[in-house]
Amino acid sequence: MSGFKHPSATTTPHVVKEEAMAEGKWVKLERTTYVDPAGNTRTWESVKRTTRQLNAEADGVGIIAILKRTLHKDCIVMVKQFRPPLGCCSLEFPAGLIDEGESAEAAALRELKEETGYKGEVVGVTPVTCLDPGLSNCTTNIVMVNINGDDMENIHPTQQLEFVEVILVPLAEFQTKIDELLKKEKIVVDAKVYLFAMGMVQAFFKPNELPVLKQ
Ligand SMILES: Nc1nc(=O)[nH]c2c1ncn2[C@H]1C[C@H](O)[C@@H](COP(=O)(O)OP(=O)(O)O)O1
Repeated sequence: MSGFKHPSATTTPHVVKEEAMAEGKWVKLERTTYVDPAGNTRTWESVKRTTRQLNAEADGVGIIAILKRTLHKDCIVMVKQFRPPLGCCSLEFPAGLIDEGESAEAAALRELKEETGYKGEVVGVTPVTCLDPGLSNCTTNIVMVNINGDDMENIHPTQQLEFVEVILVPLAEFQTKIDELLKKEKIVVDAKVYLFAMGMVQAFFKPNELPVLKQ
């Protein structure tokens, strides 16, 4: 904790009530009444998923899957699909909602298999992370997965979702290849993917350089 307190802060901010404004099958819109750090009562328009499981910490999982094959460069498994809210395709890590009673690890392996056909092995899970906190309470665990591409099951993977295109992107050229894909067609890249790409560049090519803009 930084211990930072805004000069006008007099109270601990908190939510007072949440009122339904509209609800569909998958999402709902709420008016959130809250007290801000200066002690003022305000409202906020919040979007929530209706599908969040009782006691579940995260709505879904995102999967950073590395495909490892003999005599091939390691590749990150990406998916391209039409996203109705965007009105065009997005480039994302495989992802999906967590089912009732399911762990983040199990959801990640299930979604990876459904969307890409690959069978993976979980090697790490992040804490719960928020996705767009000024709009929504949506959260995700990012799950790191290794895929043994030499395994018979992974030589000719068969997806269960026909409208999801699987794109393999070499890890060492991740940002360059993504930039090329974005130049070729109208497609929006997920922020998590692009930040991962920038992190890879930093780690591969400038490991000792501080990532700051210099005047
Ligand atoms: N906001 C949504 N609107 C819908 O009309 N349908 C939605 C929304 N969110 C999820 N879904 C549906 C679409 C799929 O049939 C299921 C499961 O989605 P899942 O594969 O787990 O997640 P994504 O890959 O992120 O679509 O839910």
